[in-house]
Amino acid sequence: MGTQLTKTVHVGEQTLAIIKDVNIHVNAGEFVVIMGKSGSGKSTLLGLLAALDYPDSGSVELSGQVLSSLDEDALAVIRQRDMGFVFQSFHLLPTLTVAENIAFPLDIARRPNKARVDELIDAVGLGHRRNSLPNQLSGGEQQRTAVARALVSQPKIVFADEPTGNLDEQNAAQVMQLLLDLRQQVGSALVVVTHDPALAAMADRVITMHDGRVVAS
Ligand SMILES: Nc1ncnc2c1ncn2[C@@H]1O[C@H](COP(=O)(O)OP(=O)(O)OP(=O)(O)O)[C@@H](O)[C@H]1O
Repeated sequence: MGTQLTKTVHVGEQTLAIIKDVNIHVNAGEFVVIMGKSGSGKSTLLGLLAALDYPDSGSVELSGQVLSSLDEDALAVIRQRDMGFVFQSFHLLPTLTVAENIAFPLDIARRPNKARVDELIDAVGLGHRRNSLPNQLSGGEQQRTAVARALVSQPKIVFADEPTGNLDEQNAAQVMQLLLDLRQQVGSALVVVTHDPALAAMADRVITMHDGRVVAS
């Protein structure tokens, strides 16, 4: 999905290459983990693949469509329709309830589907919390809400950046299992940046980054 990707940043007068000629292909339904030391470029690469950021050169494709040549409006539609996101710090909308947060991607796409939202609330075990606001939830409950939201529109691919990084071991295991189970039901591919070896052990493939390059796949 990413071909010959490079990304540079400017720090003072210096130009630093932080992604260097990375090629990465993710098959439909595949679960790929990206590992590597802090600062090796994992989050930057995820941002490029998820079209949250533009590469300096190279291209990103999703199902044959070249994303890196699209403008921001067109990308917003693709992110909404074909992608799901889970972040380390949950990123729920603070004024919306659990049910409203999960429904949000369908609502902005004008595709309300109450039955689908209810199904997911039950699947992540938050039936009793459906009308709670994010600040009334534990970290694990917030991340389970984020997992349901990421899968609600049955995306082609889900991107997760350290999804268990703010959770204790038990909550981390529960959130990850839900993410894996739900994406298997939907058939989405899953790309996860993590430092967690337990998670890497469950992946179809592990990509290791070092200093902006893929060093092992
Ligand atoms: N906007 C920016 N300006 C300057 N440097 C940046 C910028 N974004 C990223 N970097 C640098 O690029 C490198 C890669 O960053 P990135 O966040 O992708 O690494 P990472 O592997 O995800 O690290 P971590 O595991 O700590 O989250 C780091 O050295 C970082 O400091």
